[in-house]
Amino acid sequence: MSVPSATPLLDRVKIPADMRNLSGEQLKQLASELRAETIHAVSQTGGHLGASLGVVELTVAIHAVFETPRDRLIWDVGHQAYPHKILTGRRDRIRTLRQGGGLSGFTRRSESEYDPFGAAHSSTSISAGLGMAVASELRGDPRNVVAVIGDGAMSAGMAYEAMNNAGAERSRLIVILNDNDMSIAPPVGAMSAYLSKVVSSRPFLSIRDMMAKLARRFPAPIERAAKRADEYARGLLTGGTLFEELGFYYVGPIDGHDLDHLLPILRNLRDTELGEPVLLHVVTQKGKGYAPAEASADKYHGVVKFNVVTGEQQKPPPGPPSYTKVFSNALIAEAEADERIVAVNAAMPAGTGLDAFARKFPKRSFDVGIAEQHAVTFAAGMATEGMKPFCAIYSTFLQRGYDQVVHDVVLQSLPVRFAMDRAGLVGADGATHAGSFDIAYLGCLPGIVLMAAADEMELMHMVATAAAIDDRPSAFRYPRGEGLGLELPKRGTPLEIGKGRVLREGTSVAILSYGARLQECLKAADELGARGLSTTVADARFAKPLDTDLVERLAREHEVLITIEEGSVGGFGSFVLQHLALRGMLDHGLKVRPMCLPDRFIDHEAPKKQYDEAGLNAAQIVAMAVAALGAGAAAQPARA
Ligand SMILES: Cc1ncc(C[n+]2csc(CCOP(=O)(O)OP(=O)(O)O)c2C)c(N)n1
Ligand SMILES: CC(=O)[C@@H](O)[C@H](O)COP(=O)(O)O
Ligand SMILES: [Mg+2]
Repeated sequence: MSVPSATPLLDRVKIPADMRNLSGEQLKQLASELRAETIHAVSQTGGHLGASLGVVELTVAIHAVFETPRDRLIWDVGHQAYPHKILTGRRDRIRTLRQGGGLSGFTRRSESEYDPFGAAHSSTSISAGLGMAVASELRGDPRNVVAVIGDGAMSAGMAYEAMNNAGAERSRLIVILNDNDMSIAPPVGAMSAYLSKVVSSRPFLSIRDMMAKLARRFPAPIERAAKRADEYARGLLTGGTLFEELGFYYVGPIDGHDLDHLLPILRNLRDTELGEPVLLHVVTQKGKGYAPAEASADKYHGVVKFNVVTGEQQKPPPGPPSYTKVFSNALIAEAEADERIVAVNAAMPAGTGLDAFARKFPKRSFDVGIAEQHAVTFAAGMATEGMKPFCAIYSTFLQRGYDQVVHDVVLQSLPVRFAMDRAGLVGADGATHAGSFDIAYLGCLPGIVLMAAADEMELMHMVATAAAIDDRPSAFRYPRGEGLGLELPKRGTPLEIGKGRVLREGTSVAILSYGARLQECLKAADELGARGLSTTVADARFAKPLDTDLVERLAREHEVLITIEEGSVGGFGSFVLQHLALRGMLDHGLKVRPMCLPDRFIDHEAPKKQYDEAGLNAAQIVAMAVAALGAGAAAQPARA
């Protein structure tokens, strides 16, 4: 006898159209089943559970009321879109989430017609939604556009740029503010305080509805007056004034888990021509409906596989300290010795390791919210007053503050130190989070010092080096994950600026590594040596200023020079090639092979497999060297 399904209603919903004839009670049941399925799936895959649990009812309500995919639904960041994926034809693949060849952990255009916009970097949904709304009006094909944005994502400047424009465009756009009073950590900033005030006020749908009815029945002049009265009434009682002043019709705050409220309000918004964009403020709970998540400080924002019954995560046995931990400890050691050292992060205190710094130096640590542009220029401002700011922002998120790096920091030669964690490929978060471009996007800037740590000892020295650089900006990059397990001093030793180091001397092949591929280079050198191909291995340490003496020596003394980096085209290898070319050292037969990430995006996968795909592991270094040496070398037997 077959076991009855635990999700009988969800089993009937392949796509949202299948749920649009369900009753309110059935939709509540569907939400309950969807939550259970989300918990069960993520227990097997790991991922961003908390945010997804917070929007289960909202996801059901939006897809029940709006004609998705014709009506557009955009999820800001997209980390909360697992229920959305389950309801939109991807339930059968949800257990491939964030794995090689499987579903992305964020929304993605190429994955589904129900994902009209890719996300992962936050605060883009209102801009994209406005673009879609305006385009559909221009094409004479108006449709509903719904952008769901979190309170954390609402702390980024881009969200205000978009709302400011949307208010002016007066397009048909529905922004749903998913306010769970959480970012990754508890939220920071005045916007968070503002929303808390708003949420604590009395929801007053009845008063506002009465005003709206009054407004609709009066002739225009009076209607406008009534409308203004309505806006002020709402502003007084709920604080929606900020959004009203930006040109939005503010509705809320309402309970984002109550389908009895969500469904009629969304239907009203769908059916009412307000002549202005709408901001629906819903209050939700991150981790809702799963006790271990609700009880956790981070609401299970990002989890590994876990036991559904106990919530216990299946974390791997503790290995060597992570690069993040080493950075944090190194910065604390520097800050103990120099009170001018301050630390800035953008809503990523734990991810950057600055939570430990903040516990030690609460007055010298600044979490500015999801506001990388502001973080950079805020740090620049502090540098002008003699502070020594370390701006800890993942390589990929620093892209958000690039002009601030160029215009506010480097052009003024201000001594801001950039600690770029998650350099290179990052595994399950995939292409949106890879730290692929910082060597290229910073390496073209005059005067900045650029470093890449080959291991955790090097990282400590680079923190010390950056701390000592007071006359210009500096940046150092390091990968996601654990170090090698090296014995570490309490504090690093400043390096000689612009000088690399040679780890092995050879005569035929030179491998010049920049960053954490060094271990693969040493393995490759062993293999090449076993084939009778004497190999030098050097660690450049600096991409700027380049150790030109070292580069020229390697070029002079070897037949093949390989450079390797965990970065895109246009990075370290380019700087070496440019120098050698200008010195005429490419004119006499030197074979140079710059190994870097391929000129395409690399999808989510285990990091080792990502680097296999990128062609940057030991075997591929060996193959590159042998191919460059030509037929003679290839004849050598591989090591038994
Ligand atoms: C530009 C950018 N900076 C940082 C992050 C890292 N990040 C991912 S989710 C998140 C918190 C988002 O908070 P919120 O919008 O409130 O969503 P919730 O997780 O609460 O649902 C952060 C900071 C990011 N995705 N994009
Ligand atoms: C959704 C988001 O952008 C962050 O949660 C990110 O996934 C964190 O990455 P790490 O896990 O590398 O800290
Ligand atoms: Mg939030």
